[in-house]
Amino acid sequence: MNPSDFQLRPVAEPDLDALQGLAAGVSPGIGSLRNDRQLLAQRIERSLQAFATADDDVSGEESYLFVLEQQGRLLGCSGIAARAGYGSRFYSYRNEFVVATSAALGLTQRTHTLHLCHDLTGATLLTSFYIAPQAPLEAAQLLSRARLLFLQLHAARFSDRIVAEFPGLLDAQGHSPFWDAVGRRFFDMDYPQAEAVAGGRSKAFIADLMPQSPIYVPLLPEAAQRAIGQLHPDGELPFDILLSEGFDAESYIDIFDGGPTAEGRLQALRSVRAARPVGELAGQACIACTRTREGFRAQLLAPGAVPPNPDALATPLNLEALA
Ligand SMILES: NC(=[NH2+])NCCC[C@H](N)C(=O)O
Repeated sequence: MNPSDFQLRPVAEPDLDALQGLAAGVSPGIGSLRNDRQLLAQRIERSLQAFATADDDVSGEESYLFVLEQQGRLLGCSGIAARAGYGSRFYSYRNEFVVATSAALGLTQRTHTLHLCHDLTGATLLTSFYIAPQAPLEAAQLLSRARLLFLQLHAARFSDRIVAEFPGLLDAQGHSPFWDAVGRRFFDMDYPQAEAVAGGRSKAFIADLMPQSPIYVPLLPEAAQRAIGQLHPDGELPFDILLSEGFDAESYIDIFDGGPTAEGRLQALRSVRAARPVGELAGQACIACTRTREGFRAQLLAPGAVPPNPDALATPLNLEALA
């Protein structure tokens, strides 16, 4: 593998066929990339608009989509939504622990509860991560982390709070134990159907139909309890990349499938803290990107490689190697 073969850039109109090819590889109910040609064409359109919008004109509605290519072949994509739940609300369950004490019995009970909340509304959302299974790990790093450099370079357009939702555990039949115990009681539909209705976007029907009072976790069936905060195997790679950046996944879960939601502060992320002008990182493998917005490009540089663009911003590929 030649690291410089991998290039990340904003999605463009001619990518539609290849993008649909990628979306066909995504298991149903996983992630925010859907195999729907019309939706994908709209996403490309929205992304072109987002990259073209001047700093003074951003609203928070912008949704950016990047693609990773290897010598002209599309290998993956990843996205950023400037503000989660733009124009409406963004829903999550927040983990809270209620402590009850009985002096008479000498007992203290700590009970896990889930609270429907809008805490993450307005945060910047990392979306649509998908990479072909045969792609090397470094390519996945480039695909996920170049977004963080983009956020850093154009920070005024984004929130300082960065969030990503990950798919929850499904059983062998594709049923979500968490959905079956919670959402299904109120929506009266199967998990895949609910996903299709939600279309990966906030919908008022969530507020209309979900129960507003906290859920006491011990009252849920065992399988649903076990699924809380559990990751679907398809989410492992992108989840691990964000956790090593310093994202935290303790506080929030997905309201449908109970999957973990990761959150972090941009300035505290390791790639961001380690970012330098490319010249200062010449001795090590790194992820380097242009400072431009519309013509954004990012790539991997081998140790000692001559950066094609001396003005690039770079971050070490292997954060463990950081002094
Ligand atoms: N797996 C899912 N689609 N869950 C629904 C996510 C909803 C999202 N947090 C929102 O409020 O828009």
